[in-house]
This record gives sequence, C-alpha cells and structure tokens, in this order.
Amino acid sequence: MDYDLITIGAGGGAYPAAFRLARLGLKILMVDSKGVMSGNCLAEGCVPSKSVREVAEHWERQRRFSSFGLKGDLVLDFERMMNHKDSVQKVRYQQHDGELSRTPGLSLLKGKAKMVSKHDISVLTDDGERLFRGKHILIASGSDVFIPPIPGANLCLTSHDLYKMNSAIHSCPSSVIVIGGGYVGLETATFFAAFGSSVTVLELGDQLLPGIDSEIVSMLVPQLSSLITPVLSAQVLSVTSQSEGKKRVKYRHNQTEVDISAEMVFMAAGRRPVIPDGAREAGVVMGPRGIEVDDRMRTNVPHVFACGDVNGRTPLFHAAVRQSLVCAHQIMGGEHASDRMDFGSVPTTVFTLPAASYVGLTPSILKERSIPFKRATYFFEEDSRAQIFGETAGGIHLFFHSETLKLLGGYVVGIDAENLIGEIGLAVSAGLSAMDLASFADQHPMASEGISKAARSLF
Ligand SMILES: Cc1cc2nc3c(=O)[nH]c(=O)nc-3n(C[C@H](O)[C@H](O)[C@H](O)COP(=O)(O)OP(=O)(O)OC[C@H]3O[C@@H](n4cnc5c(N)ncnc54)[C@H](O)[C@@H]3O)c2cc1C
Ligand SMILES: NC(=O)c1ccc[n+]([C@@H]2O[C@H](COP(=O)([O-])OP(=O)(O)OC[C@H]3O[C@@H](n4cnc5c(N)ncnc54)[C@H](O)[C@@H]3O)[C@@H](O)[C@H]2O)c1
Repeated sequence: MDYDLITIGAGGGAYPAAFRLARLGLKILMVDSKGVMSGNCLAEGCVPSKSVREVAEHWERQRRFSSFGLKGDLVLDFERMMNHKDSVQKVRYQQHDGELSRTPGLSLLKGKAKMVSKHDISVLTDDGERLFRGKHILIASGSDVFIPPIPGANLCLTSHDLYKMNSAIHSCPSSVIVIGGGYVGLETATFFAAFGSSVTVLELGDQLLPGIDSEIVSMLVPQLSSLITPVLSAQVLSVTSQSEGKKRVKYRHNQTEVDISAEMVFMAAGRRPVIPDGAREAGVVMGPRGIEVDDRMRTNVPHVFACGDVNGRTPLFHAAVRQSLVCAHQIMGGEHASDRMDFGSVPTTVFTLPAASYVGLTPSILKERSIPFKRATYFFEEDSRAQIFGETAGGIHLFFHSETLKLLGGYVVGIDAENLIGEIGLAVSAGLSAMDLASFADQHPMASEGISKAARSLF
C-alpha cells in the first residue's frame, strides 16, 4: 500500500509531523512496536518519572512547611503514588487515541518496521509481515537503555522497570545503588532520597552529569539531598545477589576495590539510538551519535528523514517534537522550506530537587570558543518567592555578548528553574538583547522577575 509518509516509531519524533501532514490531506502511516503513540516519553520516561518527582517535591516542601505553620505528619503511600503515575499514563494514552481517531488520513500500526529499500518498509505484525511503500520515510525509532557489560547487570532495574505502567517496585527501598550519574540516574536518586532511601551514585566520569557545564553542576550538587552519596571515577566490576534480596556491587575507586550493598541497584548508564533493521543497507549514513542529519532533519538519502533520539543530537522530548515539525515543513516545502532546527536553543532541565536548567551557550563553551561575554546574575537569596518558600539557594545566570549584548545563553539552579528556562530559552531563540529583557515587566512576586532584574544590572 502507498503512503505519502511512513514513520518508523510513533513517539515525539514522529507524531507531530504525522498529524501536521495528515491535516494537509497527506496519507500517513505510523508504525510502532508498542502500538501506541508517545514512545519512551510516556511509556517509561518523562511523564511517569515526573509524576513521581512532583510527589517527591511536595513531600520535601511539606517537611519544610511545618515550620511555616503547616503542621501534621504526611505519610507516603508508595503504591498509591505509583497508581497515580499509571493513571496519568492511561489518561494520556486515551487522549492520544482520541486525537488519532479524529484525524482522517492518519493510521497507526502495531509492529516492527524494517527498511527493505529506500521507499519500502516491511512490518512484522501480530498477523504476519506486511509491505508498504512511502514517498517519504521518517525514522523516529528513538533510543533504548544501554546496559554496560558488567557481570550481574541483569540483577539491576532500569528506568523501564521502574517507570513503566505496573512498575516492578511496590515499596520504597531503604537503600539504593545507582550506576550512572547522568540525567536518569541523578533524577531517580533524588526521588528515592526524598522518600528517605539512602542512595549511592556510582559515576564512571569525574563529575556528575558529565555532559553539562561543570559550573552548573558545581552549583547543583551541594543542593542535593544529604542522603545522596556520589562516588566519582567509580569503575563498577560486578553486581551479585546476597541473602534477603539484597544486592552487592563491587567497584574500583582510586585503585581500591570497594564492596557495598543495597536493597536495589538501578542501572542508568545511558541510552543508545535504535537503528531500524535495513536502514544501513538502504544507504542511510550513521554519525557518532546516531543517524546523521542536517538542520532540516534530512539524512543523506533524499526523502528519508531522522528525528528525535535516533539522531542523538538533542535527546529530549520537546526537541524531538520540534525536529518532527521541521521535517513536516521540509516535506511540505521541499527545497523552498525555510524552517530549520535550532539545536542550540533547546532548553534542558535536570529534574532533581532543586532542578538545574540551561539553554544556549554556557560559560565553559563561551570560554572554549573565545566568545567575549558579560554575565548578569540574580541570586535567589534576594527573591521574594524564594524567601516565601524558604528555598533561597541558587540563582539565575545570563550570558550576553560583550559588544552586542545579545543573550547567548543562561542557566538556573534552584527554585522554579524548570519554568524559568522557558522564558530564557525563548529570548535566546528570538535573539533578544539585555535591553529587551531589562525593559520587560517580569511578574512579581515570581522568580521570573529575576530575569529582567539580572539584565537591568548591566545598565
Ligand atoms: C527515565 C527518562 C526520563 C526522561 N525524562 C525526560 C524529560 O523529563 N524531558 C524530556 O524532554 N525528555 C526526557 N526523556 C527523554 C525522552 O523520553 C526522549 O528524548 C523522547 O522520548 C525521544 O522521542 P523519540 O520519538 O525520538 O523516541 P522514543 O520516544 O524512544 O520513540 C521511539 C518509538 O519507536 C519505536 N520503534 C523503535 N524501533 C522500531 C521499529 N523498528 N519499528 C517500529 N517501531 C519502532 C519504539 O517502540 C518507540 O515507541 C527521558 C527519558 C528517560 C529514559
Ligand atoms: N530531564 C530530562 O530532560 C531527561 C531526563 C532523563 C533522560 N533524559 C535524556 O535521556 C538521555 C539519557 O539519559 P541517561 O541518564 O540514561 O544517560 P546519560 O548519558 O545522561 O548518563 C549516563 C551516565 O552513566 C555514566 N556511565 C556510563 N557507563 C557507566 C558505568 N559502567 N559505570 C558508572 N557510570 C557509567 C556516564 O558517564 C553518564 O554520566 C539524556 O542524555 C537526556 O537527554 C532527559
């Protein structure tokens, strides 16, 4: 059967393009092995992990609020929290089903897709193999958990086990060892620590969150729960089972072998792109991070696009969505399409407690590229909302070009970081200057007033 577009995957990298083009009258097929939309984000990623995070944040705040007059003991019902997470996932799947059924010209097929040529896709479904031909192909097959070759790694839980519907765990472990101090590892460590678990994070690199500017990481780490113990440059050697369900992890640190044990070991050593079978044979070129694409989301094969985690450029849900829309505009406009993916202004948040968020160019990159810049800072110590919440650590840091005063980037660690970075990201993406930000009436008493206040400090 012929389609204008076939997507391999139906996550954030695929469905925005599919819906946009279907509304224009194109005939679209999305193929996903899960048989539902939203990929990893809804199944085991952003939404379920943030459902847990919000409970953890309220729990932490409640403790502090007892000294502000809100007395009483809250009790965590872990099972109900996980049920709530499941119900958010369910409601979003129903919402997506509704959107799909209201969109003529767009269908979703459950099955595993394979490229048999540059235009032909075979899909292994529950009822056998089916063949389809696409004028355009969008590879949006995402990424999957990477399990390093550590003996006993199969004894560890992953984000899939924890955040899927009907989670593998039903109570809060008293102790957790997390292998990998990146996004997933540190966020999950934070949630468990908020619920009272003691957590050891074993990170191979010499800083937590190795992909993030060390200045940001050094602002965040002292603010994390004291129940989290990070061990840097830790080389994990093995994971073994002990009595009473405990697990033992052996690792090498400073030339010494160390043994620790915990109720649960969580593996968060990264993710790898999922390259559909046949893509290489169809001539699609791979780069070091995944499928190679340009800023129009084109691969080297005309009419074959790759969006989202599979290209490894900015493995975040909202970045996948934006890339997908750029791809749709490229298919609509061809050589005349003017839309481009701006990989440099995607806001990123590590949803720890507190969060750390950044966008654009941060100090180490500015220094590395010898770009002259001015820093404008606002500390939450002087912020009314932060004082109201008793969360005055951290602040807003903005970086402007020294000559043009154009905003190049910024980061926030502390209260509302995850929301503040949206306004800063929009300003970076729109090419705004310090004067633009300084002359905007940012709302009081919200932490966002710190953005214009920081900019005003330059005048
Ligand atoms: C624990 C966790 C928390 C996260 N939290 C956040 C967050 O807070 N914010 C954020 O922005 N990002 C977050 N992310 C990252 C985010 O989930 C991904 O960046 C995003 O889901 C990528 O979308 P995608 O469409 O590229 O890929 P995916 O969501 O992985 O979707 C790809 C789909 O393709 C399907 N597929 C693969 N191969 C085939 C094939 N051959 N045939 C048919 N179907 C196939 C898969 O089944 C999958 O459904 C998180 C990730 C994890 C693991
Ligand atoms: N808040 C968010 O937006 C969010 C949340 C979760 C995930 N994500 C996305 O998903 C991607 C994957 O996240 P992730 O945390 O799985 O990967 P990651 O690459 O961020 O972190 C993996 C960490 O594991 C370490 N590591 C690798 N092998 C190890 C080993 N053998 N022993 C100890 N440590 C080891 C790495 O040095 C790294 O620090 C991220 O890049 C991010 O883009 C985003």
